[in-house]
Amino acid sequence: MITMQDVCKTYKVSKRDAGFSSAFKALFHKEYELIHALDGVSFTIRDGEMVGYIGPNGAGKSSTIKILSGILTPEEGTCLIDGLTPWKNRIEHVKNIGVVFGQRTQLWWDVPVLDSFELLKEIYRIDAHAYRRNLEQLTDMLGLSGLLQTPTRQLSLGQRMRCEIAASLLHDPKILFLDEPTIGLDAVSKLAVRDFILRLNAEKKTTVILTTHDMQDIEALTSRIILIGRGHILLDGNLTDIKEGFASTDEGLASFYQSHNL
Ligand SMILES: Nc1ncnc2c1ncn2[C@@H]1O[C@H](COP(=O)(O)OP(=O)(O)OP(=O)(O)O)[C@@H](O)[C@H]1O
Repeated sequence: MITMQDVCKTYKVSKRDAGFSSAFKALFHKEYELIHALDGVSFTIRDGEMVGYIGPNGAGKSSTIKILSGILTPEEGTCLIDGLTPWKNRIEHVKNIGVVFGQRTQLWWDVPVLDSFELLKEIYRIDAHAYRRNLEQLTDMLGLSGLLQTPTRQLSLGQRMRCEIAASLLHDPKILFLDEPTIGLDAVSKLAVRDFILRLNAEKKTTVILTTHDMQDIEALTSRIILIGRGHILLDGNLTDIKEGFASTDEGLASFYQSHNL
């Protein structure tokens, strides 16, 4: 079970105008601006649920995922995932979660994918039997057999994404956070990733929290959406709440964003 209660996250960023004189002034007098990325965020996600966490650019989705995965510490609020606070119980917590950031890689760039997997085996202290079983299953489900000996930098985006997903699941986590996992993928690769996520959730009952701007991802994968805008949860419900009365989910979503000045 995942519960977030009144979580606030503020970034402090230095502020200066463009130009040489502003850069010079900033050496002596720094001005800061506060960005309230999350402003009282609360939700609950049950074991085995699949949830789409959506919102416009800059809404606070990645900040939420980073807090849930223990990378960021909020200033206020509580978050419990299976009884653990992610940023306080990091070592125990990371055993329970897998994280995929579509725009970043957790694989070592210059070495074959399998070498990265072996390193992750050591980092997560996965026992040899479980590692072999998981590697076989993931290789089969994600079609990785021809890719394991290839250095990451030689993979196409779609091939790399399948390897990233496998890397995040080698230690058999109960929860998977996916931050834009289909970004930049072609239609075939998108379908492969979606099919895999559906199978994982159905067969292993893995809890999945998915952020994406691709409404087809959401339509294919989940009916529950949590919608965030300017750091506030604006809707926790069903995709049909957004789509109703519109020709497409994208149109419904655009209208929702406009009506909330997002
Ligand atoms: N490290 C940081 N330092 C300063 N500001 C940040 C930082 N990370 C995020 N922000 C700001 O916090 C707000 C929320 O950003 P966040 O990345 O969580 O949004 P998002 O919903 O994931 O956006 P996107 O869909 O564009 O990826 C934005 O205004 C962003 O500029």
